[in-house]
Amino acid sequence: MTMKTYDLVIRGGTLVTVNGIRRADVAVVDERIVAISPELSGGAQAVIDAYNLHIFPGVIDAHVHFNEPGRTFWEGIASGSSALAAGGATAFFDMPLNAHPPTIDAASFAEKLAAAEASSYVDFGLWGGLVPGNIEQLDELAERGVVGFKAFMSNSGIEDFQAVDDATLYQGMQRSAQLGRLVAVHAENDQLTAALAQEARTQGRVGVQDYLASRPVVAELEAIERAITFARETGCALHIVHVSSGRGVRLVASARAQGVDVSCETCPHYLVLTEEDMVELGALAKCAPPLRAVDEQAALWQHLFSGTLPMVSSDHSPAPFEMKERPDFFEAWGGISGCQSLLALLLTEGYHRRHMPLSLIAAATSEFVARRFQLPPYKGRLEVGADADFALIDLSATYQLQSHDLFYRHAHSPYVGRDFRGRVVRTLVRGRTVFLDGKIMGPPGGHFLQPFPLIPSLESI
Ligand SMILES: NC(=O)NC(NC(N)=O)C(=O)[O-]
Ligand SMILES: [Zn+2]
Ligand SMILES: [Zn+2]
Repeated sequence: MTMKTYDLVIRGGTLVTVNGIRRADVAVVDERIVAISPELSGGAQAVIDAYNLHIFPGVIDAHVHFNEPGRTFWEGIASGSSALAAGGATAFFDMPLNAHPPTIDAASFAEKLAAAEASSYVDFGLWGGLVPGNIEQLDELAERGVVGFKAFMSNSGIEDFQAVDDATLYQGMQRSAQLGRLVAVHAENDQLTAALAQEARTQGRVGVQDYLASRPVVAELEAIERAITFARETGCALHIVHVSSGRGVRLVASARAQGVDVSCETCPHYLVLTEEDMVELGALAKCAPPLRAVDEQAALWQHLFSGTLPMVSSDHSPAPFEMKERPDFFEAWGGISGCQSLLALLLTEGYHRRHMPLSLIAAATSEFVARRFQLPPYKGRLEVGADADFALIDLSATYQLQSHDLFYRHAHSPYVGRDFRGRVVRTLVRGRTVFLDGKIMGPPGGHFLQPFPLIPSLESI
């Protein structure tokens, strides 16, 4: 009788799944999980001792800006995906901006895909853009496997990625519904925020508080409602990115309860920082929508606990630090560097501080993401048949984040100097270790992920 030989066995870890946690060995053959059992017998070419570790499904970060091609000096896929691997992520979806060219047609998609295939350490999906003038190009993007189409309802801060007007959003959603792809929106009312910003700046009021006052919660609420109205009418699946307020989440939840196909995400910065942190940290913590007051933050945690807020993504939007040093706060780059800390923040502030169940953290960072964006059924799960994508976590390890821990091209983040509890020890993508004990393990070998089932190619119809 021949003993079974596995490529890899991870022994004794505590598995964190959406259905609860349990201790088990995990066996891997050909990049997939082939057995999960308390005591696996059989040989293995490699064994990882995980007796004191928790095994999470690898984080799938649905919202990052790696800015390649074209603005690689802001981040780049090699450094961005390294930071993700160090943070326990095994896949990401890159936004269509701030790469140059932005990902808005077949040619720019091909450039982005080639760049990611050449240098990503983890698996990846790609968002296409919906901008004024590119509705004719949505078909070719869908055919090439974009996750969906991202639109800005307010100024993106990037010249070559214009905000949608209502007609573009409406018609783009009509087309997306036909293509079976969802539309994701940055939801802030542009007229309102632009006018308030303009008024403040002409009066010379250009500080942090003035920026905060120019982007009130109502700007987010109105845009979310408008996007939902269009989604209801067109039958398009809708995703609201980076919701900053509890009231915003409530709008999404009640539309969903009425049958609208709409979901939302929030980001770690809305959960762990408030507008006071923006005043204190300055442009390091500048983002749009901006950080909010503590009551909105408390509401976000409640929604996360109850499941009405099902997803957390980083909205990692990095830039050279010089772009944040502006006397006029409106001119400083808006975007927070944070993808490396996504899981660690949820462990520290969610699990340890607020007793958030680990299963819920796995759902919000992996399982729900895979399901909502129709990844193949072997992604986002810790079960037999799934890809061997794992984050191995020492839940009790404590540390203070230092800038030299960061793999970002520009090693700044509002979380530097913060105390963490729960450390990523090792990250595996399809059974291959990509991060171990503070180091990235090459070479880059990320695979392109497309929504499933695939849209039939136009030629094949
Ligand atoms: N151009 C950007 O990267 N913008 C991003 N910036 C933020 N959120 O501050 C975003 O997602 O809107
Ligand atoms: Zn945005
Ligand atoms: Zn973003």
